[in-house]
Amino acid sequence: MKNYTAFNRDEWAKLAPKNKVEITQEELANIKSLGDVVDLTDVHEIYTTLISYLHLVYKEKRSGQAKQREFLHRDLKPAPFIIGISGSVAVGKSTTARLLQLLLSRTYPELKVHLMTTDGFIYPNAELKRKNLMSRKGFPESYDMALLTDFLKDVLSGKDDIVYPLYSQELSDIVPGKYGHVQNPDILIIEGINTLQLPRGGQVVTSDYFDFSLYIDAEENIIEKWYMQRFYKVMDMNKNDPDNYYYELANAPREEATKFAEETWQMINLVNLREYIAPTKQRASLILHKTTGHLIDQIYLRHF
Ligand SMILES: Nc1ncnc2c1ncn2[C@@H]1O[C@H](COP(=O)(O)OP(=O)(O)O)[C@@H](O)[C@H]1O
Ligand SMILES: CC(C)(COP(=O)(O)O)[C@@H](O)C(=O)NCCC(=O)O
Repeated sequence: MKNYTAFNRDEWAKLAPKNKVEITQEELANIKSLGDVVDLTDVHEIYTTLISYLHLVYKEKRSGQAKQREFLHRDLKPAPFIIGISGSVAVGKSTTARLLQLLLSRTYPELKVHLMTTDGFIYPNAELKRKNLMSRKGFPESYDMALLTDFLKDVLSGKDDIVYPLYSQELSDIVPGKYGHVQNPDILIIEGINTLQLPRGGQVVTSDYFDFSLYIDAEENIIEKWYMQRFYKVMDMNKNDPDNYYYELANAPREEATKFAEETWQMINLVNLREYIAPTKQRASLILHKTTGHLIDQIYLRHF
């Protein structure tokens, strides 16, 4: 990894600006995914430096856009700054994304920061069944990548209200008739396992549109534990809802659910991680490496 500069926690924390953003443990409790507590020390030792660096890159882009407008004598609308977040299923992408959104909006209140996930671009289950792709959910072919790249082009072209489909982990499907809206943000954070993937069949690469990208990394066996813990939590939360995807499993003997989740991890998410997600790591602008307890122990910043 010659093109990355490595930092341990202390080295990275030392780069933080003097005036640190204030945030309470309650606010942190609101952004966690499912009852886990995000450590406040991570905010001080990791995220303060990270958002300060992101703001620097953001300002550079804005200044470049202003110079381009001046040179071209064209009043072009400044395109949003796009941050892509990638990494395995259950590595903590959405938790990190929510934390970044909160901290960026708090530190730079003049910035409108929108957060979304690429899960909404997975084909609905009915379509996956038609295509015989139900056991390939999350793999490149299960996403409508053309729709995703068209969506990103719309975002960058400055359209006022752009809709996108929403996915529910509890339904394990696209939510029918429900959409998210992107309305001229300054910064768009987009997280998903496929954000740094290369296209199949000559489509545009989504990361061509990113101004900055993050890959969240951890050892496979640790991610598997996070996956299992989240699985049990989502299942238990839905054990009284007969319409829910997890209902039958939640009310079956525990070993059945465990077997199902372990198989899903081994046969789907781990295979996907090895074949399609981990190979994109070296394309990220920054790699956050986590260890047990979601503790970030290494940061790698790409310098070429
Ligand atoms: N920094 C963190 N501290 C504690 N728990 C976390 C942290 N990041 C993620 N988690 C937990 O790990 C699991 C996976 O995280 P999530 O953000 O849902 O992953 P992803 O979006 O990558 O699938 C969830 O149960 C989440 O609450
Ligand atoms: C929708 C996903 C591909 C994306 O996962 P995420 O990274 O958002 O956790 C994943 O949650 C998924 O459904 N994987 C398929 C196998 C499974 O049910 O875990």
